[in-house]
Amino acid sequence: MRRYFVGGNWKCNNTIAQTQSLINTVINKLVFDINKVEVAVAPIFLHVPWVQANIQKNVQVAIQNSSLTKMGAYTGEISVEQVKDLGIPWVILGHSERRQYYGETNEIVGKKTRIALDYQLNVMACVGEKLAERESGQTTQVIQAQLNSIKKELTTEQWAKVVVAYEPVWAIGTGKTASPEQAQEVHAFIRGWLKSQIGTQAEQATRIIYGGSVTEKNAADLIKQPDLDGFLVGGAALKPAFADIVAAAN
Ligand SMILES: O=C(COP(=O)(O)O)NO
Repeated sequence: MRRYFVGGNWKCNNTIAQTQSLINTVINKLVFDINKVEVAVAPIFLHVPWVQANIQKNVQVAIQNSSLTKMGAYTGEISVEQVKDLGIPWVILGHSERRQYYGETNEIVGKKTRIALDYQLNVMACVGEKLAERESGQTTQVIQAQLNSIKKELTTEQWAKVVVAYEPVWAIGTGKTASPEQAQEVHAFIRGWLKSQIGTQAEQATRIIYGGSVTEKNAADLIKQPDLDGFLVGGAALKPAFADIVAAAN
């Protein structure tokens, strides 16, 4: 039985006071069984040390993306050694906003995923199609290409530290959540891809989580889907509603 996984992607939100309030009034009040569900939240880089020092120990800290370069003359970047040095266990990679606004290609996402795993980080690897790709029937081809770019870089064993996040771009921040059936269809495709491309162990053990306008109102129906193992939550992760979403997976 796969343990559920609920991630909170705080994106580029919050002043330090808002982060402190969110941690103190929502995150540190979460009660869940760590044997049933794993929870990680991803503040902006600047807030990570404060969050690490003040968050309840049942909730893990993730970073959002970053270039994960080596240390050195890379002005403005953050290196994977520095992430490791702070003991941060998770990184979100391949998010559609990085692909859309910062030109992150499938190949870049694949290479970043390998770098993160080579340094024993755990990776939430995001995949998902745009509305036009869905409407033209290209959803599975798009997802397959995104997954293949990661496969190219990883050993079979490294998949044990990967959570796949299916985030249809048309559902992110729009309020247009995929229906449970739509989500299950793509999750089942990803599960089948894991079986045929990586192997039975990855098929059975890899968590495939859904992201895209998850709220306290739709989480319970989504989590009932057999190949849906949790969520990667954006807007609702910044609100008390996050507690209800975690509860749906607990
Ligand atoms: O981008 C998202 C989802 O964002 P929303 O929940 O706001 O749609 N997760 O990484």
